[in-house]
Amino acid sequence: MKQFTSIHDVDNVEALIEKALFFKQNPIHSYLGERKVLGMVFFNPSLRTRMSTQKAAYNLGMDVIALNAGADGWAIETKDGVIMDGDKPEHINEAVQIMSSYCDLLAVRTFAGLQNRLADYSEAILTKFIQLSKVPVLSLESATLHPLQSLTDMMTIKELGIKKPKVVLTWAPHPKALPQAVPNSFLQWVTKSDAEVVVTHPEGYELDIQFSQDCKIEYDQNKAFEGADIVYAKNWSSYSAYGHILSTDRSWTVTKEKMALTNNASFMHCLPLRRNMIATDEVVNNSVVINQAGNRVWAAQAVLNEMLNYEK
Ligand SMILES: CCC[C@H](NC(=O)CCC(=O)O)C(=O)O
Ligand SMILES: NC(=O)OP(=O)(O)O
Repeated sequence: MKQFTSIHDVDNVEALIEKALFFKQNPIHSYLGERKVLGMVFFNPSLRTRMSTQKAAYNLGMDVIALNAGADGWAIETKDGVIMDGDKPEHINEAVQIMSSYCDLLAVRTFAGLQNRLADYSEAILTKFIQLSKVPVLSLESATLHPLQSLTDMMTIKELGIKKPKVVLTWAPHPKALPQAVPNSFLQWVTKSDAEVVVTHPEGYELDIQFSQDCKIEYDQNKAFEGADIVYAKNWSSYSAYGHILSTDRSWTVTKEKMALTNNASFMHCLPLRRNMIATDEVVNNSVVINQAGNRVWAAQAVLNEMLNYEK
């Protein structure tokens, strides 16, 4: 696997999920990564992605160098042709070439700016990393996708062992404008499985058709929840009114009463989760989100293993 930025970089999704499940049972399986360095660059905060990917690298014998651009690392100018007289001393052209000369694999988190849909959906910054890096690139969530989270989600769904599950992706209210990366990515992966997929959200929150084309859109959340085996909640800002919050309607918060409409569904969320906005305490406390977050290590380990094998 030369790069891991979306499902399209994966030759065999089922095999990758099985590999992640294998590593969960056999964490220290090989030192394939011995004497290799994983570089991780964060343009945005993280808890799970940073710690789980670092743990996964250690399980494979790798060393890790992590950098928070603009915090412990210089702020990085990502636009070309600008006069750099502002608050960004480092240009991405030098930064990526140099970082990739220090590392064997380069991972980057670069969220959507939510200002310019064309720039975000062209994945301008991730593309620059791929073009400039001398080593394979791994996405830690880009402007439009979060592949490590989606592989984790599919592994977690596999563990639930439900044949042809009804999976509902539900929008939920949030005080900030959030990217569409997690829902886009979840739909990209889950619609390739045997699941029946329904996405439910208020009008105006339709996701890019390239991700939602293979699922049913239901504007009535209660109707969507009927008979669901899995409820995956997430907030996202509007794609059509790009980056805008069109609703903070708390009637979309997932409650025990809504979960009672389902077929005893498992509640999933990528975290971090705004309690009593996305879902009530009771729903979160009786969910699978901790196992789901724990699976991030094994998903990352399966991907790093594939990328190191490619390198060999
Ligand atoms: C894995 C999720 C990362 C990110 N989440 C947030 O930015 C949440 C921030 C907040 O709740 O203030 C997102 O929605 O893409
Ligand atoms: N789910 C996820 O990616 O969490 P972090 O933003 O904490 O890495």
